[in-house]
Amino acid sequence: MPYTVTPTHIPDLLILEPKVFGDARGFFFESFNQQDFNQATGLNVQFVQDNHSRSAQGVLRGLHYQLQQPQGKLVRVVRGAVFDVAVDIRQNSPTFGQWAGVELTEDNHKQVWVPPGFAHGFVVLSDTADFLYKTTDYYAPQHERSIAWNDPAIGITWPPGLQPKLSAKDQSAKPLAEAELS
Ligand SMILES: Cc1cn([C@H]2C[C@H](O)[C@@H](COP(=O)(O)OP(=O)(O)O[C@H]3O[C@@H](C)C(=O)[C@@H](O)[C@H]3O)O2)c(=O)[nH]c1=O
Repeated sequence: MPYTVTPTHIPDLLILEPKVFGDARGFFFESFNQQDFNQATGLNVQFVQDNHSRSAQGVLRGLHYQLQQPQGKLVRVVRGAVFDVAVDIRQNSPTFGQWAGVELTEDNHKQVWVPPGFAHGFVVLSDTADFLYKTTDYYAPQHERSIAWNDPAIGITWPPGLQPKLSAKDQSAKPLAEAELS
């Protein structure tokens, strides 16, 4: 199986590690293979958009979700390192309000499957980070919402001493208790 899948404590939120072939030239790996992804996850999703963002150290993007057209995301880092976080905001979920975080780096090649219905964000740990992700639905700015990264009710353990650089939108994000969820 070309992907090793590690479940998190939140059902459906998965960490995937592709098989990496290293040799004297460097490395090669299949960063996405639909058939292997389906087999490894038991899912049958179609990705419709690929995104690439670059951010400086301390930039925190999130926690984002779309009210309608919720996006499943397959996320990874190709340059630098980030701490990536997903929060279960599926209203009927037994793990509603819980979060999980994983460090994604250019060297560990880890990917996270963030299912639709989660809020997602990350903070950049390295000088710069290039963050790539596939989404199962299209960007819909009218449905986009942001939850506050530091909502104490969620209680994410961000890297110590973090003073994040946020977009204006993320600075005015609401806590989960005040967020529109449907
Ligand atoms: C996300 C996105 C943004 N944009 C545009 C809108 C805006 O002018 C510019 C920057 O957008 P944002 O500030 O929303 O970008 P950003 O803060 O990077 O938003 C992203 O954050 C991470 C954590 C996610 O999980 C993503 O789903 C997405 O919400 O890019 C698109 O055209 N398509 C897209 O899919």
